[in-house]
Amino acid sequence: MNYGMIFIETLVYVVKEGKVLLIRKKRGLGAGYYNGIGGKVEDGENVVSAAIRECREEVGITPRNLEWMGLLEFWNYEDDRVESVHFVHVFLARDFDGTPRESSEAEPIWFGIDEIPYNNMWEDDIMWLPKVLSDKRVYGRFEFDRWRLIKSEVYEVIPSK
Ligand SMILES: Nc1[nH]c(=O)nc2c1ncn2[C@H]1C[C@H](O)[C@@H](COP(=O)(O)OP(=O)(O)OP(=O)(O)O)O1
Repeated sequence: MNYGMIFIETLVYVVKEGKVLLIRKKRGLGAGYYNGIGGKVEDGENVVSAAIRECREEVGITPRNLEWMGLLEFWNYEDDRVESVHFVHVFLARDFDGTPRESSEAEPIWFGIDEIPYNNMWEDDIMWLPKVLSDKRVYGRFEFDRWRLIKSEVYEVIPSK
């Protein structure tokens, strides 16, 4: 396994007035799915600045006070070989500046917390996103075979005193 297969990524869920802002991704991995806002951390960036940059690029908003809500690992296999590994830092934002707008990458849509379209999202989301949206921190590890979910583990992270 070499460095080229390992990606550090971000996902931001903006929650306001009982609704969550999702994007319908227009291109790349997961195109057509609804997801949080995010992408890859670039060289010279830290995870929080990458999360903020992705919100600006994808939907034109700047989140305030990102709360770190957990870490997800996505291991994708092809014929028993690791194709890529994604370490994804998940954040909640309860406020933001700007007005969500569509971009070439994403269409922003607000959903009621009880109306999240899990059937049109990554298969793992239903296993951890409800916990995050009820303010629990999570660690999850998921294995995929050609991006079809084959194994999952999800834990709630209890803060140490
Ligand atoms: N199984 C999964 N469940 C989930 O909820 N989000 C996933 C996921 N697998 C990947 N993602 C998210 C994490 C991250 O925010 C995003 C990465 O997508 P991309 O590789 O398209 O990143 P970028 O938008 O940075 O693409 P580039 O513009 O090519 O850099 O997809």
